[in-house]
Amino acid sequence: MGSSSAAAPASSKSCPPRPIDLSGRLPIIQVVAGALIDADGRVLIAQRPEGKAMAGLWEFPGGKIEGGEIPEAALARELYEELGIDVCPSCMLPFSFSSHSYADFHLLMPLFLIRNWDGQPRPLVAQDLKWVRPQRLGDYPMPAADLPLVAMLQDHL
Ligand SMILES: Nc1nc2c([nH]c(=O)n2[C@H]2C[C@H](O)[C@@H](COP(=O)(O)OP(=O)(O)OP(=O)(O)O)O2)c(=O)[nH]1
Ligand SMILES: [Mg+2]
Repeated sequence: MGSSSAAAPASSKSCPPRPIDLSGRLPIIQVVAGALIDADGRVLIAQRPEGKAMAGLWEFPGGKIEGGEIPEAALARELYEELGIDVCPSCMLPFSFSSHSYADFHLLMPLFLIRNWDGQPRPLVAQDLKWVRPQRLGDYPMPAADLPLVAMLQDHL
Protein backbone atom coordinates (compact mmCIF):
# COMPACT_ATOMS: atom_id res chain seq x y z
CA MET A 1 0.00 0.00 0.00
CA GLY A 2 1.06 3.62 -0.32
CA SER A 3 2.77 5.58 2.36
CA SER A 4 -0.34 7.45 3.47
CA SER A 5 -1.67 6.03 6.71
CA ALA A 6 -5.14 6.06 8.16
CA ALA A 7 -5.84 8.70 10.76
CA ALA A 8 -4.52 7.69 14.15
CA PRO A 9 -7.20 6.63 16.60
CA ALA A 10 -8.32 9.42 18.88
CA SER A 11 -6.23 9.47 22.02
CA SER A 12 -7.85 9.44 25.44
CA LYS A 13 -6.82 13.10 25.72
CA SER A 14 -9.64 13.96 23.35
CA CYS A 15 -12.33 12.33 25.50
CA PRO A 16 -14.34 14.71 27.65
CA PRO A 17 -13.99 13.97 31.37
CA ARG A 18 -16.54 11.60 32.80
CA PRO A 19 -16.87 10.69 36.46
CA ILE A 20 -15.86 7.03 36.43
CA ASP A 21 -14.20 5.32 39.40
CA LEU A 22 -12.12 2.40 38.15
CA SER A 23 -10.97 1.27 41.61
CA GLY A 24 -13.59 -1.47 41.71
CA ARG A 25 -14.56 -0.50 45.24
CA LEU A 26 -17.92 1.13 44.58
CA PRO A 27 -21.09 -0.94 44.82
CA ILE A 28 -23.05 -0.95 41.57
CA ILE A 29 -26.65 0.21 42.01
CA GLN A 30 -28.94 -0.85 39.17
CA VAL A 31 -31.75 1.61 38.55
CA VAL A 32 -34.19 1.90 35.66
CA ALA A 33 -35.89 5.09 34.50
CA GLY A 34 -38.48 6.19 31.97
CA ALA A 35 -38.83 9.37 29.94
CA LEU A 36 -42.57 9.72 29.42
CA ILE A 37 -43.26 11.84 26.34
CA ASP A 38 -46.68 13.41 25.82
CA ALA A 39 -48.45 14.30 22.57
CA ASP A 40 -46.80 17.75 22.60
CA GLY A 41 -43.32 16.23 22.88
CA ARG A 42 -42.87 17.25 26.51
CA VAL A 43 -41.00 15.03 28.96
CA LEU A 44 -42.17 14.20 32.49
CA ILE A 45 -39.76 14.85 35.34
CA ALA A 46 -40.35 14.30 39.06
CA GLN A 47 -38.84 16.10 42.00
CA ARG A 48 -37.12 13.82 44.50
CA PRO A 49 -38.82 14.15 47.88
CA GLU A 50 -37.35 15.40 51.15
CA GLY A 51 -35.60 12.71 53.13
CA LYS A 52 -34.28 10.85 50.09
CA ALA A 53 -30.82 11.11 48.62
CA MET A 54 -30.57 13.99 46.15
CA ALA A 55 -33.77 15.54 47.54
CA GLY A 56 -35.04 18.46 45.50
CA LEU A 57 -33.38 17.38 42.26
CA TRP A 58 -35.54 16.54 39.25
CA GLU A 59 -35.28 13.06 37.76
CA PHE A 60 -36.80 10.66 35.31
CA PRO A 61 -39.32 8.53 37.23
CA GLY A 62 -38.08 5.08 38.11
CA GLY A 63 -36.12 3.33 40.79
CA LYS A 64 -33.97 0.45 41.86
CA ILE A 65 -34.17 -2.92 40.16
CA GLU A 66 -35.04 -5.55 42.73
CA GLY A 67 -33.59 -9.05 42.84
CA GLY A 68 -34.69 -11.17 39.90
CA GLU A 69 -36.43 -8.39 38.00
CA ILE A 70 -35.68 -7.58 34.40
CA PRO A 71 -35.45 -3.81 33.77
CA GLU A 72 -38.85 -3.57 32.03
CA ALA A 73 -40.61 -5.31 34.92
CA ALA A 74 -38.90 -3.04 37.44
CA LEU A 75 -39.86 0.04 35.44
CA ALA A 76 -43.49 -1.03 35.14
CA ARG A 77 -43.57 -1.58 38.92
CA GLU A 78 -41.88 1.74 39.70
CA LEU A 79 -44.12 3.74 37.35
CA TYR A 80 -47.19 2.21 38.96
CA GLU A 81 -45.88 2.89 42.48
CA GLU A 82 -44.65 6.42 41.76
CA LEU A 83 -47.16 7.71 39.19
CA GLY A 84 -50.12 5.31 39.29
CA ILE A 85 -49.85 4.53 35.58
CA ASP A 86 -49.73 1.23 33.73
CA VAL A 87 -47.09 0.80 31.05
CA CYS A 88 -46.62 -2.40 29.11
CA PRO A 89 -43.06 -3.49 28.35
CA SER A 90 -43.59 -3.28 24.60
CA CYS A 91 -44.22 0.47 25.02
CA MET A 92 -40.77 0.94 26.61
CA LEU A 93 -38.25 1.86 23.92
CA PRO A 94 -34.62 1.38 25.01
CA PHE A 95 -32.96 4.77 24.49
CA SER A 96 -29.64 5.06 26.28
CA PHE A 97 -28.09 4.49 29.68
CA SER A 98 -26.08 6.23 32.32
CA SER A 99 -22.93 4.72 33.86
CA HIS A 100 -21.84 7.19 36.49
CA SER A 101 -19.69 7.03 39.62
CA TYR A 102 -21.09 8.96 42.54
CA ALA A 103 -18.98 9.26 45.69
CA ASP A 104 -20.38 6.14 47.31
CA PHE A 105 -21.87 4.04 44.53
CA HIS A 106 -21.75 3.51 40.81
CA LEU A 107 -25.07 4.02 39.04
CA LEU A 108 -26.02 1.90 36.07
CA MET A 109 -29.33 3.19 34.72
CA PRO A 110 -31.02 2.39 31.42
CA LEU A 111 -33.45 5.04 30.20
CA PHE A 112 -36.51 4.00 28.20
CA LEU A 113 -38.72 6.29 26.09
CA ILE A 114 -42.44 5.84 26.74
CA ARG A 115 -45.14 7.44 24.59
CA ASN A 116 -48.12 5.28 25.58
CA TRP A 117 -49.48 4.49 29.01
CA ASP A 118 -52.79 4.01 30.83
CA GLY A 119 -53.83 6.50 33.48
CA GLN A 120 -52.92 10.06 34.39
CA PRO A 121 -49.51 10.42 36.09
CA ARG A 122 -49.93 11.60 39.70
CA PRO A 123 -47.17 12.52 42.18
CA LEU A 124 -47.67 9.55 44.49
CA VAL A 125 -44.16 9.78 45.97
CA ALA A 126 -42.57 12.84 44.33
CA GLN A 127 -42.94 16.38 45.59
CA ASP A 128 -43.97 17.57 42.20
CA LEU A 129 -44.25 16.52 38.57
CA LYS A 130 -43.58 18.72 35.56
CA TRP A 131 -44.03 18.30 31.81
CA VAL A 132 -41.06 20.04 30.26
CA ARG A 133 -39.99 20.72 26.69
CA PRO A 134 -36.69 18.90 26.05
CA GLN A 135 -34.87 22.19 25.40
CA ARG A 136 -35.99 23.47 28.84
CA LEU A 137 -34.81 20.45 30.84
CA GLY A 138 -31.65 22.39 31.68
CA ASP A 139 -33.77 24.80 33.75
CA TYR A 140 -34.31 22.03 36.32
CA PRO A 141 -31.43 20.78 38.48
CA MET A 142 -31.00 17.06 37.86
CA PRO A 143 -28.59 14.41 39.20
CA ALA A 144 -25.17 14.51 37.56
CA ALA A 145 -25.75 11.08 36.04
CA ASP A 146 -28.70 12.47 34.05
CA LEU A 147 -26.91 15.29 32.27
CA PRO A 148 -25.61 13.21 29.31
CA LEU A 149 -29.07 11.66 28.97
CA VAL A 150 -30.67 15.10 28.85
CA ALA A 151 -28.26 16.15 26.09
CA MET A 152 -29.09 13.00 24.12
CA LEU A 153 -32.83 13.59 24.55
CA GLN A 154 -32.46 17.16 23.36
CA ASP A 155 -30.68 15.91 20.23
CA HIS A 156 -33.16 13.13 19.60
CA LEU A 157 -36.62 14.58 20.38
N1 LIG B 1 -35.29 7.23 39.35
C1 LIG B 1 -34.17 7.87 39.06
N2 LIG B 1 -33.08 7.73 39.87
C2 LIG B 1 -31.98 8.42 39.52
C3 LIG B 1 -31.93 9.25 38.39
N3 LIG B 1 -30.69 9.79 38.30
C4 LIG B 1 -29.97 9.33 39.34
O1 LIG B 1 -28.81 9.59 39.60
N4 LIG B 1 -30.77 8.49 40.10
C5 LIG B 1 -30.31 7.84 41.31
C6 LIG B 1 -30.93 8.45 42.54
C7 LIG B 1 -30.92 7.29 43.50
O2 LIG B 1 -29.64 7.20 44.10
C8 LIG B 1 -31.15 6.10 42.58
C9 LIG B 1 -32.61 5.73 42.47
O3 LIG B 1 -33.05 5.43 43.70
P1 LIG B 1 -34.52 5.72 44.23
O4 LIG B 1 -34.39 6.24 45.58
O5 LIG B 1 -35.31 6.55 43.27
O6 LIG B 1 -35.04 4.25 44.19
P2 LIG B 1 -36.50 3.79 44.45
O7 LIG B 1 -37.45 4.61 43.62
O8 LIG B 1 -36.46 2.32 44.23
O9 LIG B 1 -36.79 4.21 45.95
P3 LIG B 1 -36.52 3.41 47.29
O10 LIG B 1 -37.54 2.31 47.30
O11 LIG B 1 -35.11 2.92 47.25
O12 LIG B 1 -36.75 4.46 48.34
O13 LIG B 1 -30.70 6.49 41.30
C10 LIG B 1 -33.08 9.40 37.58
O14 LIG B 1 -33.14 10.12 36.58
N5 LIG B 1 -34.18 8.67 37.97
MG1 LIG C 1 -37.60 6.30 42.49
